[in-house]
Amino acid sequence: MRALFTRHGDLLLTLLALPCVVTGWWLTHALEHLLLAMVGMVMLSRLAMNVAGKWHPHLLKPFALTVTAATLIPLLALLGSFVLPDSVMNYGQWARLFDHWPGQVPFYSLRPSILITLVLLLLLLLPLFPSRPGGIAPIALAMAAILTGMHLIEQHWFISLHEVSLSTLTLLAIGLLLTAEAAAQWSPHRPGATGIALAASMAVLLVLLVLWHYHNSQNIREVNQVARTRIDTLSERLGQEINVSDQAMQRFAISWDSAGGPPSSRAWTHRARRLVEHFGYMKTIAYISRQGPRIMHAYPRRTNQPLLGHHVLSNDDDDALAGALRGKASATGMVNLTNGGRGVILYQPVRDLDSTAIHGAAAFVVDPARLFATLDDARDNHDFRIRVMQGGDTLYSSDTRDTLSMLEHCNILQLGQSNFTICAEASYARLFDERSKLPAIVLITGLIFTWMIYLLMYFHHRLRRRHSGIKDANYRLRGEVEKRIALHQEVEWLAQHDELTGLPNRRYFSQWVDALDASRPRTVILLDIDHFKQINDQLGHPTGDDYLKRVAHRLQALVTANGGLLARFGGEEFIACLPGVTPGKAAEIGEQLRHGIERLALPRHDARAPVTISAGLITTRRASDALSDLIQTADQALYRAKLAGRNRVEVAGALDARPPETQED
Ligand SMILES: Nc1nc2c(ncn2[C@@H]2O[C@H](COP(=O)(O)OP(=O)(O)OP(=O)(O)O)[C@@H](O)[C@H]2O)c(=O)[nH]1
Repeated sequence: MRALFTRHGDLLLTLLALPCVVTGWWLTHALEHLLLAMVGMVMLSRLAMNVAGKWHPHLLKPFALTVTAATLIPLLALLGSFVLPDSVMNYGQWARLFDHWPGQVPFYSLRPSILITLVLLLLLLLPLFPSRPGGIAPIALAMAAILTGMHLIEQHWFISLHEVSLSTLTLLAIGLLLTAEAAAQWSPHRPGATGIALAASMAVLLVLLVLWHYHNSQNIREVNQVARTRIDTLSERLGQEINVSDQAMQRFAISWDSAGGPPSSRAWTHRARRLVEHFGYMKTIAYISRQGPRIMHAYPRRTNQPLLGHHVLSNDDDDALAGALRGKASATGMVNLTNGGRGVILYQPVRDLDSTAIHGAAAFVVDPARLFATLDDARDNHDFRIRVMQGGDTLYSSDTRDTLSMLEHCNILQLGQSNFTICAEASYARLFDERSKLPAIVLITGLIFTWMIYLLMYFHHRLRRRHSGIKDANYRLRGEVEKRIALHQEVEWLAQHDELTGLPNRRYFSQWVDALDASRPRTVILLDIDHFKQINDQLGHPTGDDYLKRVAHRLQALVTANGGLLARFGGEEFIACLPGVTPGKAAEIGEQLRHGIERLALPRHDARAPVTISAGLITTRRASDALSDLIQTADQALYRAKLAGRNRVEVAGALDARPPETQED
């Protein structure tokens, strides 16, 4: 089971996303269907690439690439809708592209957020990277995970204008695809540590997302401001309109002052018609006589005929009417009208010209819904919905076919004794048009920049690792070569020296002598430690070895000082060659050597005298004299020295009884 998961974990996790997408389609709102379809396509494409890569590349690769391309096109279109300037493709054109999407849901409500669109793009494209388990993919995966996280933060904590929120099932499907990608990338043999490059580029990405968020919310605020400005303008215009109509009503009431009595029905109809025709929202203008008080005239007469002559009994408007009959302009709140409907009644006193006596009141029935409707030009462009409310009732609502954003701004407006709430809600279409493309462009450019930072650092890191690998190998190689050279030198040295005393051996000695200038005289001296066998036997071999070394050291110092070479000849025997030395000088050096050892004062086995040496010496000037002959002659001289009692130097003049110079002749 574990092996199966290790080998096919990514495939299994991708497959698990399938039930989430299918169930999500049935359970989530139609607004989320485009997003779910995209998630499903990405999942299918990854599945196909996975299966093709593992089992049938030849058969399935073309199919997988076709699915990928088919998914890539709508995803790129969605991304384009965030970044392409309106001059290239405006909102209407984008909306038409997605017009045929089932469910009649407008494009801006269907569209996934830019963050999720980017996540889906990354998840779609990741399987295409050839160096997938290598260095390039981890940054894309990390980016996708962080962008998803950022979307969730935006969704839960910040205002989004018209982006689809992720439902749990959609989020689960995206989470599974991310995990599948992580499983695909995970490998125990992954090359190099990418940690530093990843951490650095993620830090850049986080800064970028904070910047993007700042820009985005700034833009949303600006768009928000559009709705606020709209409602402010509308409220101002309404205020002005109410003022104008108020002044018109005052003038109308005053116009009866010179009439010298209550207005006639004809005159009332004549003047009231002009006012009603001018202010379309005035439903009725009635004259209420003080006696009764009762309704004497009303325009339009046709709809108000049943009211004529009626006592005004309504409790609601008692106060307002009483105020007017006392000479004070007043108004009701929103009241139920006797002949049906609702409205606000504004009263103006009607007086005599001469006396200030009030003989009645002019009642203006205003239909607020009509008042607001005359001002609201939003009906034509569907950009905003204007609503007028009082208490819990909506008195007026402009029609808009578009889905509205949650951005709503309201003002309070007074008409008569009533407060009305007037609100403007911007449509998504309007907000979509208002939104700047800049934050999205900054985000995408930043992502590319982050990616490049990662690549630079990653390849720099890899090159450095390779370089240090080569350096290590070089270093090891150099160490090996040095070791071998040392070994070789040791072997060479051993081939030419004696290990115990460190002196040159016979071979080296022969080569050295052969290389000498043949025209110069040379002396060969054979030296032998006296009674060495007894020393060895009685003082022990280690002491014997020690004596050998000390004798060798002293002899070498003396011979070298005279320009010669000393070698170990074998056992306790040494041989020296002194070039360019006269026979007299040679005999003298021979004596120096003998004395030198004596002066070492090495205790002998019998402790009666110090260790001594005997030497046989031969000097020749003849180039033809072979070294072996010279050695033999010196050996004979040595033999004579031993016979003569040891601790002495015997010069081999007896070889041919002639001095070397004479022999040469
Ligand atoms: N400790 C030690 N002894 C050595 C080494 N090489 C040779 N010998 C000994 O040197 C001794 C040489 O003895 P002999 O050739 O009989 O000569 P000798 O005892 O010096 O007597 P004379 O030469 O006649 O004075 C032998 O006992 C060897 O074992 C060595 O490298 N180390």
